[in-house]
Amino acid sequence: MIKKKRGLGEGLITFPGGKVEENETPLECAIREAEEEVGIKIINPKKVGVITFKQINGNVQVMHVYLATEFIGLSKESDEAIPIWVSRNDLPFKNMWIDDRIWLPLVLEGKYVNCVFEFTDDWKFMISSLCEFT
Ligand SMILES: COc1nc(N)nc2c1ncn2[C@H]1C[C@H](O)[C@@H](COP(=O)(O)OP(=O)(O)OP(=O)(O)O)O1
Repeated sequence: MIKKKRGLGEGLITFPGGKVEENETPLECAIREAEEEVGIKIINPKKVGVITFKQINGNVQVMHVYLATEFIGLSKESDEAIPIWVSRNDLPFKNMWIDDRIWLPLVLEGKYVNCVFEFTDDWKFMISSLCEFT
């Protein structure tokens, strides 16, 4: 995981990630962001879900979630993130995005998740959640 140093979610413990660039697939983006933010090359990331975030103002963002269990390199701090190792049995949910406590345990159980979370415009409160998984 990472402690995010700037931007949306600054100070939260979250995962390497970011916006898909032009002519880039979500998979390529996941690989690039892990390298940029913590300096590791993830191997064979597997898609484990799609999460839609909606805000009251109508803004909609889709997050593609990938899980990698192997990587090359040593994780290191960047301008954007401090890498941290956590135990999957003791996840720091209090310092994570609130939606993580709904979908992350499912992903760690091996499920594919498809969720929709609605937030206030300032991202401070989650108003509704709907999660399907297989
Ligand atoms: C709103 O709730 C969120 N929940 C969760 N679990 N994760 C979120 C939420 N909002 C954003 N994220 C994730 C998605 C990405 O992995 C990161 C980064 O998001 P974002 O693209 O907004 O942040 P930037 O650091 O500005 O991205 P760039 O690297 O493209 O600049 O957080």
